[in-house]
Amino acid sequence: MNTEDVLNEFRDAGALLEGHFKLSSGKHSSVYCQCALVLKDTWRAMKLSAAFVEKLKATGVDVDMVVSPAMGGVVIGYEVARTLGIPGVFTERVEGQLELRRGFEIPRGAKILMMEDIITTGLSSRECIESIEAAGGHVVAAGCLINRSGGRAEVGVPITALATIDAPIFDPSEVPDELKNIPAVKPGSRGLNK
Ligand SMILES: O=P(O)(O)OC[C@H]1O[C@H](OP(=O)(O)OP(=O)(O)O)[C@H](O)[C@@H]1O
Ligand SMILES: O=C(O)c1cc(=O)[nH]c(=O)[nH]1
Ligand SMILES: [Mg+2]
Repeated sequence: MNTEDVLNEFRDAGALLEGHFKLSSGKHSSVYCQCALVLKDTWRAMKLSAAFVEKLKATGVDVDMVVSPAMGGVVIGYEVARTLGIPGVFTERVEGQLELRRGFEIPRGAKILMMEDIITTGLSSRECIESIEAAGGHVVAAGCLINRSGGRAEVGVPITALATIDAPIFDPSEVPDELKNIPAVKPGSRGLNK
């Protein structure tokens, strides 16, 4: 699948949103990729994961386990792990910090794929990688469905993205007037319980 094929799956699922969004990083954007709406269509989840795994395998990387940050990473992480035939677990926020819970364990030195739905600034990916390393895993690769940083986000390991796009983001103080006129919505869950 090329980038346009991936974006068409998002469009067909009504998941490529336009408006005024406050992102997880605190940045603002006029575009939001709502992965949950794509992945609710189980056939799309299978198709996108299969294409991702093909791309990941082409990099030659070998992984023992997939770890994803909740919420956005859970479904895609599970589906990618299922496609690879390896365990898939997730980290979740406890007082703001990503942690392994529910009895999930990472065997010491296991080679881990950190799997996200979206990478914008890479902040959540870096936090998840830190939590995996703290739990004894060795993160050898990062993956996502859409890297919307234009490929500029850095997470400390190579990133395999099914699609890479360059979707503009703005600091809160630099939001353009046409966006300011639209009330901002925050679809993601970071900070919801604070
Ligand atoms: O690269 P970044 O700048 O970190 O942005 C991308 C992150 O933002 C979203 O998660 P969010 O924190 O909104 O919560 P969610 O996964 O619960 O939707 C998305 O699922 C990624 O985890
Ligand atoms: O940066 C984010 O928070 C973000 C952007 C996006 O397009 N989709 C998403 O789920 N999160
Ligand atoms: Mg997330």
